[in-house]
Amino acid sequence: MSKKYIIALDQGTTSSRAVLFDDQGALLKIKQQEFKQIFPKPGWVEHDANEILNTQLAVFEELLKTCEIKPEELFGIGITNQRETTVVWDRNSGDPICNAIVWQDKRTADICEWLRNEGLEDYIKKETGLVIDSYFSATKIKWILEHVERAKQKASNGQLLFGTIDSWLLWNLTNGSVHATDFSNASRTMLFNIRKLDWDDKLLNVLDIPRSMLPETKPSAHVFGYYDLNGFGVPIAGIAGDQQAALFGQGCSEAGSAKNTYGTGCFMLMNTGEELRHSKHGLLSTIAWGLNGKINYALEGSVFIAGAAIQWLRDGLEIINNAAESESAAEKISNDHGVYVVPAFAGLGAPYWDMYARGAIFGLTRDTGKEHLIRATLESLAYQTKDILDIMEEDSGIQLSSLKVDGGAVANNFLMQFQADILNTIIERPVIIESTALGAAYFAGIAVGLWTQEDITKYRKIQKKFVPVFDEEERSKLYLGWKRAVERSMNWIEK
Ligand SMILES: Nc1ncnc2c1ncn2[C@@H]1O[C@H](COP(=O)(O)OP(=O)(O)O)[C@@H](O)[C@H]1O
Ligand SMILES: O=P(O)(O)OC[C@H](O)CO
Repeated sequence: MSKKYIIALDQGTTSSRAVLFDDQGALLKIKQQEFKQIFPKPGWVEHDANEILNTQLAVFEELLKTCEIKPEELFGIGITNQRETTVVWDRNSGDPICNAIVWQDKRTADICEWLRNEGLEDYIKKETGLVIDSYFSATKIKWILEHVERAKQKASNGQLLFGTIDSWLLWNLTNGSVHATDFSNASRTMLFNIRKLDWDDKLLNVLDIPRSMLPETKPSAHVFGYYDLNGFGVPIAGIAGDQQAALFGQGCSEAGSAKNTYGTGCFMLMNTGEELRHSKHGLLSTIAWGLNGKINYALEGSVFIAGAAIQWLRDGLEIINNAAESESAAEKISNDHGVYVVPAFAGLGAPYWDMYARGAIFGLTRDTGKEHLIRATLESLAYQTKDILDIMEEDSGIQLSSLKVDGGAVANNFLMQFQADILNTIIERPVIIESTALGAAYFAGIAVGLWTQEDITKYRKIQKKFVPVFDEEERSKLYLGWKRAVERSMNWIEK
C-alpha cells in the first residue's frame, strides 16, 4: 500500500521543528533545532530571519532524509509559527532589511502610547479584536520603516514586503512567488479588520504603512503554493498561527472548547464559533481559522513569559542544567515556601496589559535557596493561567470541566499537578503534546482531501489526567499572594 504523509513545519519562538505525520494523524518523527535569541537592549528581542529560514529548512531536509520520504508520498506541508514577529524584506533581493522584531519586543511602547492618545483604543478593539500593545506587528512595522535607512522610501516604491514568519517561510519555500498569509496570522498584526476580513485602511493610513507591503490573506486550509521537492510540486496547504493551530490540533472545533499551550509564553484560547465576541476583561478577540468557507473566532488570554522563565533559570541564572530538572528541584520543597516570582520580563499581557511591568521576586528570607526560585518560577506559570481562566469563564459564561493542555512545558508533572490544584480543575494532557504541529498538519491534510474535519476528532487521545487535591483555603491563600506580587511588579519602568 502506498504511504501518505503530511509534514508540519512548526516555527516556534525558540526552535524550528519539522514533524512527520502519517495518514492516521500519528506522529512518526520530529526534528528540531534551537536558534539564537538576540537581546540588543533591555526590552528588545530579535531573531535573524535567515537563521529562522535555514534552521527550518535544515530540519525539514533532515526529516525527509532520515525517514526516506519519497516526493510522491508527501501529500502536503502545513506551516505554523510564532505569531506577530515581524519580518520586512526586499521583494527583489529577498533579503530581510533588518533582524525580525519578535513578539516579546517592547521597543514600540511609545508608538502605542501615541495611538492611544490619538483616541484609537475603541476602534482597534472593535475592528481588530486587539488591545493596543507593542506585542502586535503593526507598531513593529512602523518602527522598521522609520529606523532602517531608506526603508520608508523603498516601501512607498513597492520594494518592501512585510510578513509574519509564515509568510516569510512561504515566500522562500515557493522561490519568491507567493506572498500570502492566513486569516489567523493576519489577525495578530493589529492591521487586519477581523469583521471585514481585509487590511484596515484607517489603521494603515494612521501608521503610514503602504498596503503594497502586505500579504494576501487566505483561509487556513488552502493550497497557498507548491514546494519543489526534486521536481515534484508538494502543496503547501495549511497555514495557521501556532496557538490557533494548537486549538485545532486539540480538537477544539466546537464553540466553548478551550486549550492552554505552555511554550515560550502561555496562550489560552476558547473557540467562540462563527460569533465574534469581545471580552470585558482584557482577553483578545482573534480569528481561530478560516475553514470550509467559514471563519471561526476565538477569545485569547496571552501570557508572554512561561517556558521562557524556565530558560532564564537555565541560561540566565544557570541554576538548572536543563528544563526537565526543574521538576525534581521543585518537589524538594513544600507549598508554604512563601516565594513568588513574577516573570514580567516582557511586561505583562492578559489580563493586565502593562508594557511597563518588569520581573520581580518577592518573599525572600535568609533560608531562600535555588529550589525556592525554581519552584516559584514554575508556579508562576500556573498562577498566570489562573488569571486567564477566571476571566475566560466570566467572559464566556462557560465553566470548563477540564482544561486541555499542550506545549513543551506540560512534560513537567509538578507543574501540571500544581496547575490542577490552583485552578481546581482537571488537567488533560494528550498523548501528542505537539498539538501545534498536529493542527497545522490537519489544516494541510483537509485542504488536500486526505482528511475531513470529522476524521480528525477521532485521533485525539489523553495520556494523563491531573486531578486537584488542594482544599479551598490553601488555594485561595496561595493565589492571594500571587495577586499581591503582581500588583507590586506593575508600572515599574518609567514611561
Ligand atoms: N520539563 C519541562 N519543565 C518546564 N518547562 C519546560 C520543560 N520542557 C520544556 N520546557 C519549556 O518549554 C518551552 C519549549 O516549549 P515549546 O512548546 O517547544 O516552545 P516554543 O514553541 O515557544 O519554542 C521552553 O521555554 C522550555 O523552557
Ligand atoms: O513560540 P510560542 O509557541 O510560545 O508561541 C508564541 C506566540 O505565537 C506569540 O503570540
